[in-house]
Amino acid sequence: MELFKSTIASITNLNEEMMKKAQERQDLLIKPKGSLGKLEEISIQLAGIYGQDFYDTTKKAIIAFAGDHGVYEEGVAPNAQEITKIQIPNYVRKITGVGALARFANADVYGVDVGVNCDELLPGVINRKIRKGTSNMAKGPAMSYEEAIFSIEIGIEETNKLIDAGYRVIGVGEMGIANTTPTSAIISVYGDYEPIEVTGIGAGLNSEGVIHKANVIKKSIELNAPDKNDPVDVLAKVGGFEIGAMTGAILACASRNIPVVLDGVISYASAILAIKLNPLSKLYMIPSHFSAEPASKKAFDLLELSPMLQMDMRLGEGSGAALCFNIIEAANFTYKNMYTFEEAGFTV
Ligand SMILES: Cc1cc2ncn([C@H]3O[C@H](COP(=O)(O)O)[C@@H](O)[C@H]3O)c2cc1C
Ligand SMILES: O=C(O)c1cccnc1
Repeated sequence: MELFKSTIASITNLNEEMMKKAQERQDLLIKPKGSLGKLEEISIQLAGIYGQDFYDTTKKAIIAFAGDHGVYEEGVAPNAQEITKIQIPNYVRKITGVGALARFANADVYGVDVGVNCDELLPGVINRKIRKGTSNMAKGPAMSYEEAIFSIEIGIEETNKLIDAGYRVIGVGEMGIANTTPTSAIISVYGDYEPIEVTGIGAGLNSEGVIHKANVIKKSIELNAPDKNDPVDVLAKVGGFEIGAMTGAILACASRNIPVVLDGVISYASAILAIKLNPLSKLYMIPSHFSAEPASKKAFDLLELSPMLQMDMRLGEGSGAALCFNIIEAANFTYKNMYTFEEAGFTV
């Protein structure tokens, strides 16, 4: 509880002076002002985050949290639950979507077990298991209030370790069969959306399956009555351990002046919770891509952020965040390496 509170309390505004400096430099570079669009915006945001007008973005990592879901037993996901435990070690081996994209971007991948339904230790994966999956939210709360706080604190601790190890850009990822169900529930609660409006195929449901999934979400929200004025209550009642841990990772980055790159729809749910816990955390977020899940539009309406890419991706894992690492580095590289009008000898 202490770490949770102190992390939330230590998030500050961005450094306005450095942002002004970065904006001034952008305006001197040989281009029409503003013509590099989001590349310029990112370079200025980074200056505000790091509190430096020149900074290094080369040391990058994805931190991916894995957990299982009791609501899986309701038939809301089309794949075997065992895929969670099989796939998370594969992230670290860099043979999955996020793994390959992280290799491509020269980034590292860390996997953290916060609640996978297995007894064995998973190779290469950090073991911070809370328990072997959440409870079925269609029958009661997914987890206790204390477990919800604990999941956030694990995210904070594991992310702080990466920041201590020198990572300067962190992307969040996840693995958890059925986790688009609690994701849609959280987005439904915060936007007062009908579950059917924010429920999609996840990892491959058919259209009947989507209707059933939305009904399960509706039932879970009605049964648990999460209090949207208390994000921890929402996480506890209709969330997931990896969703909480990603919320913690976002808060840790914000509290330590590190940019945090969002991924797909599951990370949007974590981002909503982080913003509800401290609105300043949003200033540290870099949204990567617009997930193909129908909840995306609604989630971005709530977040009031606009992602860089629309790639029709719906993988999760941290894949979109890893893909955007290159863009973030390009933002920094152009900002650093373009000449000013004066340096280029413009006379007109
Ligand atoms: C082989 C495989 C690899 C994945 N990697 C990410 N997910 C994605 O799908 C899951 C969410 O979708 P749903 O709610 O429909 O289960 C999460 O684990 C997410 O990371 C995967 C899913 C599968 C099947
Ligand atoms: O948007 C995502 O990240 C996503 C969508 C469906 C399934 N898994 C992840």
